[in-house]
Amino acid sequence: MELLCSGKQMQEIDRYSIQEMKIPSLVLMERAALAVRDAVLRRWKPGGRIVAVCGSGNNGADGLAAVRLLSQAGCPAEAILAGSEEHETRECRLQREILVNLEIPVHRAAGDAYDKIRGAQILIDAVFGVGLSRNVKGTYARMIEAVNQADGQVVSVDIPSGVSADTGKVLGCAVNAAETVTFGFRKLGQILYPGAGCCGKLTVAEIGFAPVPGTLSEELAYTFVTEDLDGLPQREADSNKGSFGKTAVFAGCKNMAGAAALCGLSAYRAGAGLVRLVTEEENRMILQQLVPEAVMTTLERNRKERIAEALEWATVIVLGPGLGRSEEAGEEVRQVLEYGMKHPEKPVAADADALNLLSENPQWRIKGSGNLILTPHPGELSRLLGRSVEKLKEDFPGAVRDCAEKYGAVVVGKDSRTVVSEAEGPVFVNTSGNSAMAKAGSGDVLCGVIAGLLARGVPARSAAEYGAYVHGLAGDLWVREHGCQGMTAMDLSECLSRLWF
Ligand SMILES: NC(=O)C1=CN([C@@H]2O[C@H](COP(=O)(O)OP(=O)(O)OC[C@H]3O[C@@H](n4cnc5c(N)ncnc54)[C@H](OP(=O)(O)O)[C@@H]3O)[C@@H](O)[C@H]2O)[C@@H](O)CC1
Ligand SMILES: Nc1ncnc2c1ncn2[C@@H]1O[C@H](COP(=O)(O)OP(=O)(O)O)[C@@H](O)[C@H]1O
Ligand SMILES: [K+]
Repeated sequence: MELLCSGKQMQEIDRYSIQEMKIPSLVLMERAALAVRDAVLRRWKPGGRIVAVCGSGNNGADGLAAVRLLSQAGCPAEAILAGSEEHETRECRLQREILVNLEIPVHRAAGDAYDKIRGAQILIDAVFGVGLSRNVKGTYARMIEAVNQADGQVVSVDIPSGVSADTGKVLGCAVNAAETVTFGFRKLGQILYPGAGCCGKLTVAEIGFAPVPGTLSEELAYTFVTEDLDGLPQREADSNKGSFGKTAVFAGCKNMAGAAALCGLSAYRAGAGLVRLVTEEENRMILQQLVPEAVMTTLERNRKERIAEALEWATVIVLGPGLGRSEEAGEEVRQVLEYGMKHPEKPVAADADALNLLSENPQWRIKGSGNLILTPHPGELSRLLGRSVEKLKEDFPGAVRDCAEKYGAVVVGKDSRTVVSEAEGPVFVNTSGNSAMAKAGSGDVLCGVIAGLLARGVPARSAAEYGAYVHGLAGDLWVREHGCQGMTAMDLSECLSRLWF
């Protein structure tokens, strides 16, 4: 597991290390600057000039210290001050004074500063770090634009200036870096888009922060690394299909068999022992061909009774893929959710049209008693929350958490970086996967993977997190072998069979 920080959490780790653990601020800063120096030296070619654009906070101070170290390493390096002296932090003033004492050039952000930026082989972006708190304007914005327009390679200190370390939002304008050297932990704003796209190659330098205090470490967001797959239950030798759950998939309205097939197959491929597709009679033939391993309940008559029987049979319930929004689908979703609320021992994963129907029917009081996972993409999340997609993308983890609070569920907010949250506690941010997965049907596969993990006995929250992670790994496996255009959702599902999890 890798911990991820917001900007404020990182500032708290700084404060704790310096004020409570008494690690000198300048020691941390020197190690940060050394890491930046090394990154720049790997790119620098003799004859090229290095220009650092520095703000007046400690990010700027890091940039000034890096200029000193590069100059001492024999490179022509100089600094441009984007901020004003009266706003300088103590460390920033000190680093500037050292440069002046050593007769290393320091310029104001005026006149020929822009020519210097244009002429640099390497630019060090040290305008703002994790302390950026509002939109960038004026000279700062002009400096950032000049850096982006220059031909030189940009190395950002800690985070590209202009990116919110909390949300990845671009606050007015932001640097597009070739490389970002960050300290201690990756920040949420470097993982979430658009910030993630501004970082270029992201390296994490260990600079000697104190261990995170327990109270704070429990609040930090996290992502998975490959070793975390060891946390999943192994398939016991002495088992049979009944050992791995009975998964009922309520999916596929008339002639919408694909979603049901992808979901059911993916549940098997994630380890489910027995899958029942509950669908319309019209889908029977095709589904028997696509998923011959599934048993089937069709709903041509006695709908309510047949749904009730399938619910009684199931230990895991999936609701929604390709279900449509008809009156019948509405009745079905209401019946299944009501049942789920009375049976918390049977987790319900609700996706797609089940989410749309849920947002259209606020009178269905589902909050509280059940064991519910909702898997909305941003459009569905927008409807569930009554908040525009644009607004919720400003703070995607916050929106996912709000949805979890509103519906009393584990929420899987699907996006290029899928976020899993409950009403309280830290969020999980998925870092596997790629844009080949931005295709119809990928979400049906995810829902199936989560169901398969639930059927193996993985608790709801973990099934949601591992589901997103494994789903992304399957997409990554495809792209490594075939490139990023040609994958279909069926290919994605097939890749699940080739992963160890
Ligand atoms: N020893 C340490 O502590 C270590 C710190 N480290 C480094 O410090 C960085 C954090 O430093 P930081 O906290 O000083 O904040 P930073 O990102 O430099 O900028 C904030 C400044 O900008 C200002 N400001 C904000 N928004 C603005 C806007 N839109 N437009 C204009 N101004 C704006 C804000 O002022 P204010 O909001 O108070 O007006 C503040 O003065 C961190 O990323 C890492 O690089 C590492 O070396 C490790 C050791
Ligand atoms: N650019 C991307 N990078 C990583 N994952 C992506 C990307 N685009 C989509 N995905 C993943 O693909 C899935 C798409 O789900 P969804 O939008 O519900 O598709 P559908 O409804 O067509 O099945 C989600 O799990 C999402 O996280
Ligand atoms: K920066």
